[in-house]
Amino acid sequence: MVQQMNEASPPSTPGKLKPEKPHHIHRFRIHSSHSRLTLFTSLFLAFILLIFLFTFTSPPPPTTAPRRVLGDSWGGSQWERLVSKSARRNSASGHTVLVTGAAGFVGAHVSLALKRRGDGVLGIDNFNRYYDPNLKQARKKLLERAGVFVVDGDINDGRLLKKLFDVVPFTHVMHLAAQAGVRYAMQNPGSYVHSNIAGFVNLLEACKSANPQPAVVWASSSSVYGLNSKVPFSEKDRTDQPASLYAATKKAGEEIAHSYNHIYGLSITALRFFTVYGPWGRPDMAYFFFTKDILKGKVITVYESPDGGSVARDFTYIDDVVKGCLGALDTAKKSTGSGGKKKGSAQFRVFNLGNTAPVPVSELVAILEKLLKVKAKKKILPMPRNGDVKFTHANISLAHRDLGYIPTTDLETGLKKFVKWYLEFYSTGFYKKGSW
Ligand SMILES: O=C(O)[C@H]1O[C@H](OP(=O)(O)OP(=O)(O)OC[C@H]2O[C@@H](n3ccc(=O)[nH]c3=O)[C@H](O)[C@@H]2O)[C@H](O)[C@@H](O)[C@H]1O
Repeated sequence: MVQQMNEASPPSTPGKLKPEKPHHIHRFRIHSSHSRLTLFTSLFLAFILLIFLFTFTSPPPPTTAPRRVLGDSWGGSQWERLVSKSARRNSASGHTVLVTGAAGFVGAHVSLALKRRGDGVLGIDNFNRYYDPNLKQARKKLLERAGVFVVDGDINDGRLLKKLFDVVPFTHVMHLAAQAGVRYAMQNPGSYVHSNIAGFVNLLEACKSANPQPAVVWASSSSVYGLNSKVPFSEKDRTDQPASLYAATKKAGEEIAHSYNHIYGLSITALRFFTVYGPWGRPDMAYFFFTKDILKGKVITVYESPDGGSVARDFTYIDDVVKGCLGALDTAKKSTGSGGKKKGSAQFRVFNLGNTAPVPVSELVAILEKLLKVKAKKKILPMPRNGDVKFTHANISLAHRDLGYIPTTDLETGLKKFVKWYLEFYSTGFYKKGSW
């Protein structure tokens, strides 16, 4: 999958090295013990050189593990100035928000929306290679232009988080950094544990120790409903039957969040996102790679349920989700603890953020064909047992009541905006020229 995401990178150019001619070997003679010693020394040095080159020039593996071992890319007075400036709010009533995963899809949109209305925003992102890092860099550029600085770092780096909380008294943390994707969990389970569990705990540790403690709003997932068949999915429904490791780590996150709320008085709100899509989206999601493959004339695989019925999703447009995120931040009550000690009970909430209008995947493909004016080459296959669920459908009455959440974008309208962005970003050379 990662290779597929990185198709934009230029291919390597093999064939430039000429093979050595075998007759060189026959001409080579060892005449003395001195020359034998020289030969062994040279071979040993060449071996060390090869190990050095291999260690420091091979690309990092497709994982969310921290990439830096030789030193930190953060710190220093200039860096602290950038951090403080980015986190400075422009309105007296605004929040001061740390957005994790700020160079990600939802993270970039939420950061821009907060900045636009005058909140102070600081981003953090580890720029991992799960999908095309150039897209993340492009989002970062967009944020920089809006005045949002994105720290290049991992939420597993406790020293970095402590430093950020020392420099800025964040009132809120919008935690969107995660290892996403339902099916990739079978290929790289460790990356889900690293980001969604270890990273989350590390972040909550930093939040509980911070003074003041921030209120935390974070991205859970519709996937926690797993095999739940009662529709629409309500926050009260059972979530103890995850169908993927991704879902299990998000569910674990909800339980972990509860324990930090209970022990330390952290105010925590989980938002269960339902298949969020839109401009600047994630290339690992079906609507995104269907668009790419349809345009290339490649066959797309459309899943149907094992009984031959359609698979459907409550596709939710990014602008609607952003409004839900801002609503959650604005209604979050303060944490009650300080110095790592709870002073009283704190707010703990869970909300669905869906569109509450599921659409079959076959319909998604039909809309894309219409917008792209290209007939898709489809292969219909039964849904593999790799973590997918047949159907998602959000009951959003709680989010409507408490956050004022009302989704307003239907799938066709949202995909139209996505396709417009996609064509501008990739087809017109916008992406290739790096003009972002
Ligand atoms: O709501 C969530 O919590 C999750 O939403 C998203 O997961 P999903 O809803 O599974 O989205 P996505 O992969 O786009 O597949 C969409 C549909 O296309 C079908 N699908 C998929 C691939 C394929 O080749 N063919 C196909 O038919 C497939 O069967 C499915 O019905 C996020 O990726 C995830 O990170 C998480 O946030």
